[in-house]
Amino acid sequence: MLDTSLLIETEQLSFQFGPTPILRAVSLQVPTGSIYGFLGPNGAGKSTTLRLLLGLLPAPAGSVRLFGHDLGRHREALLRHVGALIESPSLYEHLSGRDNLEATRRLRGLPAARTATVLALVGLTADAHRPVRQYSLGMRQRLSIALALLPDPELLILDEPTNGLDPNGIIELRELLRYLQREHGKTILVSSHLLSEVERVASHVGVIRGGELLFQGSLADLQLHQAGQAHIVIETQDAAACRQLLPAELADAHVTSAGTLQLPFRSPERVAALVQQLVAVGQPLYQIACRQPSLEDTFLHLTAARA
Ligand SMILES: Nc1ncnc2c1ncn2[C@@H]1O[C@H](COP(=O)(O)OP(=O)(O)OP(=O)(O)O)[C@@H](O)[C@H]1O
Repeated sequence: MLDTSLLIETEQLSFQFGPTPILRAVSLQVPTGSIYGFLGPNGAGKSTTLRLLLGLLPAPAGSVRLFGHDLGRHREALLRHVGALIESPSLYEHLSGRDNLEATRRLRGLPAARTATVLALVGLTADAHRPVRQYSLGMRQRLSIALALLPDPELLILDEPTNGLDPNGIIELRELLRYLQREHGKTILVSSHLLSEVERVASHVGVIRGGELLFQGSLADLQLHQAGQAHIVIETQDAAACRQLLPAELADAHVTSAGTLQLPFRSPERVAALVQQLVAVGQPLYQIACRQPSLEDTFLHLTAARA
């Protein structure tokens, strides 16, 4: 069934380079209007997936739908609505930022006004006259995004756009993506190997490792997944003795050191009951804490799970 709320939808996308499987049945779902963070360690298959979405690799097994239509059948028409930054585009170093854009704009027969529009969008108007060789890496990235924005695409696909940027450049890029989504209604698929780079800007995330999609959902879903991993840590005198005295209550507890027990957090009521029971059997409680893994921990846990 056609789901128009999804701007990108792949079904069981598989791909191999020669005999080596690179992607295994990846079913990506990128909602219209989202910023989708596509996360995974180096070699996970992110670039390969993005290339397949752009028809840059031979037809894979499985299907790719963009804007609800099959990419294989309507490639040219669909890609007119997509702007992509897959590898750093070759910029003409001796030309100004504006002239770099003009060269591409003319080649593609786009309206003259687009150049000034995209320069303003990426915040390069004031530097438009300077030769690109004087640009910082962050400015080059923004110019590259301006090139991708020239045809006013509804979908932007950016492969690791923060690579090599300094913290300031990363913040600028994040703000640009947010602005493009909020004010211009773009859907943005952005890949990264660092959760921290996308978690503040993404509404949705997909986590890939070894060519398999391990998690996909809204950032809120990931946070929920994270909440499910909270645990409590109890510092006492003799952890093993506690387990023996309360075998049912501490059935899912691990003795992590002579005086430490760790168990999954279920509810505040359970914590309160446990405290009472430990005291009732005469065990001293030195400390009790609830530990919530960070989103980064959750991401690392996910991506390390099948190492
Ligand atoms: N042209 C190719 N021929 C053979 N294997 C390839 C080719 N391109 C990529 N691969 C392999 O495919 C796997 C996935 O690579 P891909 O570039 O998609 O990963 P990635 O998640 O984008 O990682 P990175 O962040 O390092 O680019 C890797 O094991 C890589 O070695």
